[in-house]
Amino acid sequence: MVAEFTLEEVQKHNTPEDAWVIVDGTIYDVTKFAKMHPGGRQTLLDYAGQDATEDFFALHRHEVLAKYTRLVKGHVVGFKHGLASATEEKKRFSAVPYAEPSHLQGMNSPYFKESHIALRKSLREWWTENMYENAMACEADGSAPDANLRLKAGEMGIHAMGQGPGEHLKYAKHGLMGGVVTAEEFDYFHELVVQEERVRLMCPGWEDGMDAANTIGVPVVIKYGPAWMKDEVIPPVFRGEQIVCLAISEAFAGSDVAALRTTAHLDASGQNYIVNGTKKWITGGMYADYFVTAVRTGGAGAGGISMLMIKRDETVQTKVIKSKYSSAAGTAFVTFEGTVVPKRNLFGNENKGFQIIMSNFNHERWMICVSCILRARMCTEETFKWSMQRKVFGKALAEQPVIREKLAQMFSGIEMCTAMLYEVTHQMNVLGPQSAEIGGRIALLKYSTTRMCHLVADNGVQIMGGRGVSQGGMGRVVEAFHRCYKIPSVYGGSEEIMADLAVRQAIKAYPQQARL
Ligand code: HEM
Repeated sequence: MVAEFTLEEVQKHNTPEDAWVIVDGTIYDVTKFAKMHPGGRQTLLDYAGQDATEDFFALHRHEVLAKYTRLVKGHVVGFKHGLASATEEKKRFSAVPYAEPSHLQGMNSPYFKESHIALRKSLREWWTENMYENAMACEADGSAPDANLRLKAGEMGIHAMGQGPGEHLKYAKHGLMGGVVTAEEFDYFHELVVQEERVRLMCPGWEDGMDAANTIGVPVVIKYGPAWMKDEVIPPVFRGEQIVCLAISEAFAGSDVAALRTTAHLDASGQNYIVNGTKKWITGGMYADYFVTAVRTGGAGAGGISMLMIKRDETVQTKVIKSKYSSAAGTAFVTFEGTVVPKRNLFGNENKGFQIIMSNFNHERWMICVSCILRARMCTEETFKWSMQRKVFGKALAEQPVIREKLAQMFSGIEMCTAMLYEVTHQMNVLGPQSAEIGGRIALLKYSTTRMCHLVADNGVQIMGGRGVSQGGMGRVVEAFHRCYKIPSVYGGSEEIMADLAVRQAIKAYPQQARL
């Protein structure tokens, strides 16, 4: 039973030797804590014996309260709390306008059925309960995500669902989120939900380190791997025991994939390839057991490229690349020195790897868009909340027309990209993700998404002010988004390449007879 005190009783604890403060109806004894208070001892003691709710929320995220439950003395008699605990709040669908897509805020959608919403609900609860603490800790210090959590995610079928619909879901032995959705009904909107809920903690480095490598590496195994490889590699990956990364870019070749230099030549027996070369910016490469690697087996250009499955051994070295986001991502520089790879590890035919790389890109780019739009939505929600609660010149920021215009740009940006994303996802359900017809549309989606993220991140920081550029505290989400939003505009095909690809495809499909 929690103790209850009247306001008059609290007011008596108003000295440095005996200081209580009220926040949202809960009474905190801050006598000992005051000297450790990051905002200063006197700042806190100035509120001894008083209700500090309004000023507290102007300066702290409400998560702070969850960390300091040890200071709780009791509650104010008859007070109705305005806030759920920070953890409970994270599990719920937000009622803040535009913080969720419209179908989660009472509007109709032709795309989402009950199973999509039930899946989202269970994933949101699961990630919050299991992953939040590890994500926050690793994101801050750059350490590897807890491998046990990857196993736990495996038990829920999360790694399998991250590969979208298909036969491979049979490898998820314990079902999908304990049976919330069946393999038969699982479609690309279910996968969209999985990819969105995966990145809601706004710990981009940790999120990539936890599962992004598999999400882009395993599709090649599913689509082009021989039967033995599927049976050997997919089950441990889906259980969360092993990681497959995608190793394409090099210091010598980024968007110009055809320029890559890593070589693979058959040895004298004709049974093994010998691989030599380097790969750069390989997501999750630090943790990978397998590298789905683009190699040069033939002459110059796109026609000389093959794809090989390379198992890590002592001839494969990985070194962490420090980038804008946390090293928890495990982004690696990879070196192959005389690595022996059995010929049966070849995907498809020799010198036909370029087509595999290109067809794999559709799904990867779509997935990048899903996570970017979701993060932009979170940045917008945070900025909107701040605009409503932060008072400057005697009124809330949102009362300033200039701020409202920036918010309008953010709302419309995320809604436009979401609408485009849903249209593309619907086409993926109908035509399949690899279909050439939607390649141009996915490229346009990626181009629009990363441009929109630029606008949202910029407006978010302008509105959050100093907090938008300080790590941790009130601006945590906006700062993390602003620090990392640029990365996806480079990987998976740069903005310029996306724009060019989309227009070239449109030109290709242009009817010869069309005239003004
Ligand atoms: C239960 C009571 C309180 C606790 C547990 C607490 C805890 C904290 C913590 C952990 C921080 C670090 C920044 C963050 O994580 O957000 C902080 C910062 C701060 N706190 Fe408190 N605080 C309390 C009450 C207050 C009150 C009543 C005030 C006065 C209005 C206050 C003023 C500040 C200020 C000015 C900062 C620095 C904010 C910044 O750098 O932007 N705190 N507090």
